[in-house]
Amino acid sequence: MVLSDLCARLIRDVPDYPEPGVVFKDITPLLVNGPAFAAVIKHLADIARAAGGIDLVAGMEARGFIIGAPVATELGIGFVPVRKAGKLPGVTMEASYDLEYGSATVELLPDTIAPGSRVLIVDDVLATGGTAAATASLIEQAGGIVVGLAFLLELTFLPGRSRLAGRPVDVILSVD
Ligand SMILES: O=P(O)(O)OC[C@H]1O[C@H](OP(=O)(O)OP(=O)(O)O)[C@H](O)[C@@H]1O
Ligand SMILES: Nc1ncnc2[nH]cnc12
Repeated sequence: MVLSDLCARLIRDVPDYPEPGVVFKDITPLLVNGPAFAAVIKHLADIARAAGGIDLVAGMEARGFIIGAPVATELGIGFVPVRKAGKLPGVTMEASYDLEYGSATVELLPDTIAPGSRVLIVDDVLATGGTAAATASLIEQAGGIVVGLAFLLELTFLPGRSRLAGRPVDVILSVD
């Protein structure tokens, strides 16, 4: 089966979660399906290989950790955790943003990214783009080069892609 079709079957719509009016895309059924999860990781790693010369994968807490860390392992490179506020020790860089439900702040330890490092950002969902744009901005402020962003799922009725300022974006599945 085509990977996008498999993902579509294994991502569950949860209406009115976490707040009324939001249709939450729950990736849990996909995560518990070993072959499907492995195929997603392999596909995202292949995107990185095609981009070439990636030094680091960055992923955003929490679902970006689930998807991004195995992609880094598959590529044999390091993983940079971008965490929600207050979780990283020491001096951090931070960026705040709004998303479909509420607002958040993400943080990065700047010394995790050597100047000039080529970084692929990986997350499960691209929705408003707030999380991804904040993450890209932090990585670039830290001296990294955002080579691209790769997502399992894009919600195309939201303006996420347009907030990423022309950086290359790959997705496995788009839904409208
Ligand atoms: O494009 P956006 O509108 O920014 O939305 C996408 C983000 O929302 C979700 O994370 P969430 O903040 O819900 O945290 P979680 O991963 O801990 O569930 C998702 O994992 C993305 O990181
Ligand atoms: N509708 C949605 N479903 C799952 N994750 C999300 N992150 C932002 N919007 C989301």
